[in-house]
Amino acid sequence: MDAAELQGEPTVAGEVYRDAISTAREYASHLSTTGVEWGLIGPREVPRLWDRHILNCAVVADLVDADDTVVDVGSGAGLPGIAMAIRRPDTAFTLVEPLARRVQWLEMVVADLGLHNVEVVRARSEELAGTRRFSVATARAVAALSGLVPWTLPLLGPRGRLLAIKGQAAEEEIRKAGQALRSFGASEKKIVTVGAGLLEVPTRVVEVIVGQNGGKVPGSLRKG
Ligand SMILES: C[S@@+](CC[C@H](N)C(=O)[O-])C[C@H]1O[C@@H](n2cnc3c(N)ncnc32)[C@H](O)[C@@H]1O
Repeated sequence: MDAAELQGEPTVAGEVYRDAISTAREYASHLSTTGVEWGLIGPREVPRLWDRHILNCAVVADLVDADDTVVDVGSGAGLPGIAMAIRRPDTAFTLVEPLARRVQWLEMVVADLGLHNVEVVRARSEELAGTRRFSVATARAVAALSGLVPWTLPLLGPRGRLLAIKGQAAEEEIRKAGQALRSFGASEKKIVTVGAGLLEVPTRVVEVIVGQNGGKVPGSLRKG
């Protein structure tokens, strides 16, 4: 067993991150030290940081193109935003998080890792509607799909995509979000699996694509 494995880093981490593995290790180190001290990650998560958190988020970067602009809503400890941004240094990521302490931690980590492709914005995602537009929105463990759709689809430009990391409940969440998907301009929805052949448990993502005019804000909710 080498030094990396002793730190709980699976061999496959090198395959996922390739040239960026040393930055990914710095991120893992932050999560297991300052992340726990600042209360962003529970101490019980530390032994499974790579498998359960970093790698299962990192593989979602396979669904993103270099010229995409990505907003990660409810980024918390940078999941999936930072885990993806390390793999995609040419893609712009915006991490949106309302809690001041989390924002402060994210800013510190982004600076320490030298991630020039990442900005951190303190806001609730719904506050950004009408002010910013992105081509991709990501989210993990923020809300059920029926709640995420109103927060994220108005942030998406033409043919923009929501990538929501979901587990076994994905089908049920899609069913329950039917009305919201129609109201906020979704034109397609599907479940995509990423990381098969690399991860023991591949990541399930609900992908929602909006129409040519971008995500809609239903008339009754429009400001002014
Ligand atoms: C359970 S944490 C998940 C954090 C991270 N995505 C992860 O998977 O570890 C949910 C995060 O969503 C944030 N949040 C809650 N409501 C939000 C909103 N309206 N807009 C943006 N973020 C929100 C919370 O502050 C919190 O950091």
